[in-house]
Amino acid sequence: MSATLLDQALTRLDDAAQHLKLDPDVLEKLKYPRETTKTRLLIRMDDGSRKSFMAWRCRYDDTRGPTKGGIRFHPDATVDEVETLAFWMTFKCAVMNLPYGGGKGAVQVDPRKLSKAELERLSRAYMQAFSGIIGPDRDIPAPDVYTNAMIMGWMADEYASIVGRVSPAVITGKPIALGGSLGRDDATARGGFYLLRHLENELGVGPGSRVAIQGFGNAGSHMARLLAEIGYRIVAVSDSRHGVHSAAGIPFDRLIEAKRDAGLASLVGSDGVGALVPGDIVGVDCDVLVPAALENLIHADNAASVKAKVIVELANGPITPAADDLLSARGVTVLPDILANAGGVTVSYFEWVQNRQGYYWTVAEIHERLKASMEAEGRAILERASERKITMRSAAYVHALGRLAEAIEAHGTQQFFTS
Ligand SMILES: NC(=O)c1ccc[n+]([C@@H]2O[C@H](COP(=O)([O-])OP(=O)(O)OC[C@H]3O[C@@H](n4cnc5c(N)ncnc54)[C@H](O)[C@@H]3O)[C@@H](O)[C@H]2O)c1
Repeated sequence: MSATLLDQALTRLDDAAQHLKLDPDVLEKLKYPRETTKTRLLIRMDDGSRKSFMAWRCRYDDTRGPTKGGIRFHPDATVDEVETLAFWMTFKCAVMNLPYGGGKGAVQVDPRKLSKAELERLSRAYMQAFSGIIGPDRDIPAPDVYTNAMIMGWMADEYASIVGRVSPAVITGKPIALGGSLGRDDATARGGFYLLRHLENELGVGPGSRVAIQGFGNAGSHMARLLAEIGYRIVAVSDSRHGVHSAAGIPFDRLIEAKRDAGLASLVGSDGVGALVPGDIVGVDCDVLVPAALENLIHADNAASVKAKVIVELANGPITPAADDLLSARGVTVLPDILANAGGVTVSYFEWVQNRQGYYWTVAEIHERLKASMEAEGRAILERASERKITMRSAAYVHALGRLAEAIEAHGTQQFFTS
């Protein structure tokens, strides 16, 4: 039987554990999800029929605080994927020293096939089904693939009617008018952007460097904008349907217009833009590769084709452990997901704090706090990696595991109870 996604993810935990002196309790606690709830959401479709969709919510570990993690709407969502994403969230929150554990949710659905009213009913049904698990001090969802601010707003509204009071801190990534935070929309990309900029000297990249981006949704399109604004050249972009490339670079405005109107493929043929099979983005000639779509983009069979010297993982889990080894042997630096895309959860944390204090920060304050956190944690991880001669990914896991272990051990260790 082939290894599950969670088995693969847990190899990172084993790897990190070798670098720390841990009580056995720590691994016993972290190698299984604490609870995963599964249900079928039954909603009324516009044609009068009823249709059901499989849905999950996983709370992986809550030692460091309430669980936190997005909700994904995707036709290929599985329980294995949800539990793995929740495991990654546990480590991501610890990397950033946020007072949260890790969680994640999903509905197995292609939201592009639903009407707007069906999408609203499905989103509200999700909150009805999981409102006993979710809560501002228990489990706090956010957007992920194919979910957005409006969906978070519907879910917050449903939660408010279930508990009988307005409770904006139950969910983050909401519209600004409903208690969302300024700066949450581009926070995932912005966090990766601040990290990359901070480490440019060490990584040997900077304005003028060529960038290829897989996925042109929230994370990917904002990253393209931020990098293009300071002079990086966007030489290739793909989404689930199409890919485009141009050695001279494609202006961001043209990319975003094409994505919104006629699709990325409408750019092909003008100004030296060529078509690209979406999967071929891995081997595009570039300096920085930014996976910003789904898991397992780079695996043992295509890792050798990577030409980039730096990979910024805005997506969760885009590189398999086997590919990681091949890339590191070739000297490719990977800024790992649990650090590089942690800007999203960090600004989600700011949103939760603002909701609870009822006092809202300016966008400049949000950016400043995010930048400070990304730079401090990124620098600490880079130093740990060079001290121990390990990859940035291993260093990030060691960094997070140290914090998780401290919290787990604070309840007493085997040695404490037997001495
Ligand atoms: N939104 C956040 O705050 C956030 C935070 C941390 C991590 N992430 C991660 O970033 C990644 C993208 O999330 P998002 O929020 O930008 O989602 P999104 O729904 O806004 O965008 C997803 C994009 O991926 C593209 N895509 C899907 N399948 C593809 C394929 N096979 N090849 C190429 N492109 C494909 C879609 O066309 C779309 O452009 C996910 O891994 C998600 O877990 C998101």
